[in-house]
Amino acid sequence: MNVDIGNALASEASPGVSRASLERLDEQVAEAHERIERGMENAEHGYEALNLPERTDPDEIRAAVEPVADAEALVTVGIGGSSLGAATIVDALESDTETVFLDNVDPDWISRRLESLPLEKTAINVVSRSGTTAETLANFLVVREAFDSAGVDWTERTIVTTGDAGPLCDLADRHDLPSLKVPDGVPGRFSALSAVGMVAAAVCGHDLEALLEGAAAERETLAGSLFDCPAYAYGATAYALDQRGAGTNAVMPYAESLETFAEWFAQLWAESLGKDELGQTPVRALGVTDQHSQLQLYRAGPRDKLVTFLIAGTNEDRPIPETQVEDLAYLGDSTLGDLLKAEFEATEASLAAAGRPNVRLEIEQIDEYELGGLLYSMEAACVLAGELYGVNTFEQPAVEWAKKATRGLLGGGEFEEANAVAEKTELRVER
Ligand SMILES: O=P(O)(O)OC[C@H]1O[C@H](O)[C@H](O)[C@@H](O)[C@@H]1O
Repeated sequence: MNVDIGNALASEASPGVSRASLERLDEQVAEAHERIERGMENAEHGYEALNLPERTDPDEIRAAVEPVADAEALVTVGIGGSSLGAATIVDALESDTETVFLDNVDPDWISRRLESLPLEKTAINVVSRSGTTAETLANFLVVREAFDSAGVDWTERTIVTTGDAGPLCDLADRHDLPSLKVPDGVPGRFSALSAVGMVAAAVCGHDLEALLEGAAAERETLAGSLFDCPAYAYGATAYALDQRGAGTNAVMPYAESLETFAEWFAQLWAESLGKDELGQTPVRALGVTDQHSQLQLYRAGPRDKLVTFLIAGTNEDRPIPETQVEDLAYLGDSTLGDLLKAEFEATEASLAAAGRPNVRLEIEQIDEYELGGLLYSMEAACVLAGELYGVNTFEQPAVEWAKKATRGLLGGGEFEEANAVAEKTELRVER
């Protein structure tokens, strides 16, 4: 991955960061890098995620999915970090396997998704690091029941990825299901390059080695200066921009297949950095679609945003057919790829001309190698940003509160958080 931070410089944008400030910040980057390397060396919680390119064993993952090698569809049951990494990988890459991610408990939606699947040719991928997440466990029970009702033995078609203990681990043991371990020390949102993200990739027939090799190549770029390391250049620039008022980071890939990447990034950035009243709010956008929806705000609204573009070489192009309509004739000389590129360049320039900070992330094409590198780089950028903010990047205590309240409401134990639901202040306006 390459990064271009030119349009985030104070000479070009407001807010922006001056070259001199970046050089001062680079001293903190050097210290943070030492801390990160130490954490990786000692396999400390969280930092261990950056060791995944060497730790993950593709053969083990392929062996676990062997029993479902005939699958025409894959339903992944997981949420947050146990779903978004896998979804990012399989949505980005071409495959004949139909993939469904059950990461919500909307009953209508779940029923429709299950009805559309050929269950006798469908594999189930259940993922939960803790093995206790209510949404995931509930959805798994619903999926099992659907298989039972269709007369398909779900125990023959299920792969479990979870921690060392917990209800999901017990269930896998009880039914002797093929199971893989969420690696120790790796929080869910940093686990895309482990079994958590790669079981789905394996079922879809993607090149697991290339994903890890791309990540390993980015690991080699981690260095004590943001000017030598694209991942750190991005993390440090986003942090510096936030410090100067860009509290929102709108991530805008220019590829339909990378839309899920923006969702994955949003969890990574929000859960890792959003603590101690600090953090930058990630916003999901998509080029070119959102040029016609959000761009007005980005260019002319409050100066509180960084726009992060992600561009990739297109794998396949398609000419725009010629037409006799005079005003449209110019399109006939171009391809859709040319149009996409021109729209990106025009949008980037339009923000720059209005002095709005933006950063460009570039990958060569959308394939396993580049994708592995992109995911790894963003994780490293996030870990660096966490060091600069001085927050605990690898915890998410604020998420636990609502989890406990939900459990209390459903009679899953005594949780005082559940009382807050009854104590809600109302000021209703009714029709
Ligand atoms: O993998 P699980 O334990 O099921 O957790 C799934 C997700 O749920 C939680 O609420 C956390 O905030 C996320 O970081 C996590 O990725």
